[in-house]
Amino acid sequence: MLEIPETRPLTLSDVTIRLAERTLLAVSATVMPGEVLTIMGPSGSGKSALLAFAGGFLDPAFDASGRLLIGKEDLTNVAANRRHAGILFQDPLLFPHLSVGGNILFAVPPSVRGRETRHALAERALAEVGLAGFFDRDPETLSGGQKARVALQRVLVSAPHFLLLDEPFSKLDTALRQQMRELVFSRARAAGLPAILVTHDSADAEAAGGAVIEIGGEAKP
Ligand SMILES: Nc1ncnc2c1ncn2[C@@H]1O[C@H](COP(=O)(O)OP(=O)(O)OP(=O)(O)O)[C@@H](O)[C@H]1O
Repeated sequence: MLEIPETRPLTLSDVTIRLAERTLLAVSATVMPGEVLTIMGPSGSGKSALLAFAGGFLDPAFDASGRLLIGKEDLTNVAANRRHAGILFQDPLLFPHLSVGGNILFAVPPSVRGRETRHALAERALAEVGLAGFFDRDPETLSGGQKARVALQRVLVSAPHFLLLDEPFSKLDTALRQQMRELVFSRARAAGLPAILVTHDSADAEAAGGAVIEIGGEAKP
């Protein structure tokens, strides 16, 4: 198993996001380690903006207030690259100029020392998701499901403190979608990572098993 050191709750405290004077959303929630908070709502309601706020890369066109905490640590004004957020988008966004293994190695923290140790960690990460032997492959030669698994492992080897999932299953077909949901949520649970999931699909929310916030609506237990 990969070493994931942090297991602290993630808190959105009175987070309000506005665009051109209009309030898009206002959210307060605490996500416990291993839990998934699902955010649903119509297109344009600000779901991706909320994840961008949490990741520290909200476009300056938006006006945000409120706080983001991991445990007691206030991340609100911490730079994106120091938040230890693990982010998955719709697209796996693998680096095309690196091999599959190179994509994983890229994310292994510098604190993991030694070429062989780093290499072994990347090999193990691939094997964990059924991709043993894929290290030297060009990412372009992988299927959509294989790319999605590489993207997940690239996030997990980076030892994130929390996960931000922006419709990560929406480009997969039904069977793969089911598999990836199980994989992502079980890995998040095993690692004790709090996660925020944005989706349009209520089956994703059901599989996530945690609280659901409908933007503009009430939180459901
Ligand atoms: N950089 C930007 N500058 C100005 N407006 C933006 C910018 N990015 C997004 N918007 C607008 O902000 C609103 C919220 O966008 P956001 O992408 O967060 O919505 P969403 O709920 O994630 O939508 P979808 O479900 O379609 O992905 C939308 O009206 C969008 O057009």
